Amino acid sequence: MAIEINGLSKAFGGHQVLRSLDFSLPSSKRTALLGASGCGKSVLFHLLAGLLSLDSGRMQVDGELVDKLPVSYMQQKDLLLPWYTLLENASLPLVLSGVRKQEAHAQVQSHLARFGLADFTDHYPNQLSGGMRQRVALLRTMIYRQPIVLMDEPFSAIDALSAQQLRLFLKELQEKEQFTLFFITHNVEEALDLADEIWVMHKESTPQLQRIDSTGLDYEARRKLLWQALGVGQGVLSMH
Ligand SMILES: Nc1ncnc2c1ncn2[C@@H]1O[C@H](COP(=O)(O)OP(=O)(O)OP(=O)(O)O)[C@@H](O)[C@H]1O
Repeated sequence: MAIEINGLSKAFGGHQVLRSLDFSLPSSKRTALLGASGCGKSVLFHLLAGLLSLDSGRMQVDGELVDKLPVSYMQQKDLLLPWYTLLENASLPLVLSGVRKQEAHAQVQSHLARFGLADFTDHYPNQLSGGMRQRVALLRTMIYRQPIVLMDEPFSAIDALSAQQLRLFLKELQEKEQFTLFFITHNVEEALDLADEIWVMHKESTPQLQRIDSTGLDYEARRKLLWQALGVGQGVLSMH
C-alpha cells in the first residue's frame, strides 16, 4: 500500500502547528516519530486518522485521494468506556463491525493471557491500573486491525518490564502480519529497539520532518545521532 502525503498544513487560530509536510509512509514497516512536546505529533496523527480536517494538503492511498487513512488508532488516552467490563471494552470494535457478541468475546478471550489480562475479564476500567488500561487499549487496537496502525505513546503508562514485553510482542506481530506501524514515542531506546525508520519532528526548522538515516551504524552511533537530531545532549526529551 502506497501512502503519500503532500503539503499537509494545520493551524489553530493564528498558531501554525504543521507547515506543509511531505512524506510517504513506509509500507509494512515500523516507523517511529519523535519530537519535543507540543511540536504537533498528535495533531499529525489526528489528521491522518480523519479526526481533524486539513487546512491544506492531500493524502493518497495507492494513488487515490482520501480524507482519512485506513487506520486503527491507539490514542494517548485509553478511551475505555467506564460502564463496560474489560472484555466488553476490548470486544467493542469487533461488535461494532458486525461480529456477533459471543464470537467477539471468544476472540478477545483467546488473546487475554498474552496481554497479562486473563484474570481481569470482568473488571471495570476504574478497577484496573493505568498500565492495565493501556494494555486493554493495545489489545483493542490489535484485535480490529486496519492496514495502518497509529499509536500515540503506546507504552508510556506501562511499567518498564510490561513495556518491554509488549514491545517485543508488537514487533513479532508486525513482522508476522506486515501491517504499517507509525508510532509516537518520547523514548529514544524504544524508537531504536522497535522502529525500522525513525523520524524527528521539529517545531521551527524547515522541513519540519527529518528522517534519521542511520544505515550501517551500530546501536550507540544511532543513539547518538538521534539525540543530536533532537537537539539534546542526553537526558529527557520533554517535560509534561
Ligand atoms: N484542538 C486543538 N485546538 C487548539 N490547539 C490545539 C488543538 N490540538 C492541538 N493543539 C495545539 O497544537 C500544538 C501541537 O499539539 P500536539 O498535541 O500535536 O503536540 P505533540 O507533539 O503531540 O505533544 P506531546 O508530545 O506533548 O504529546 C500544541 O501547541 C497544542 O496546544
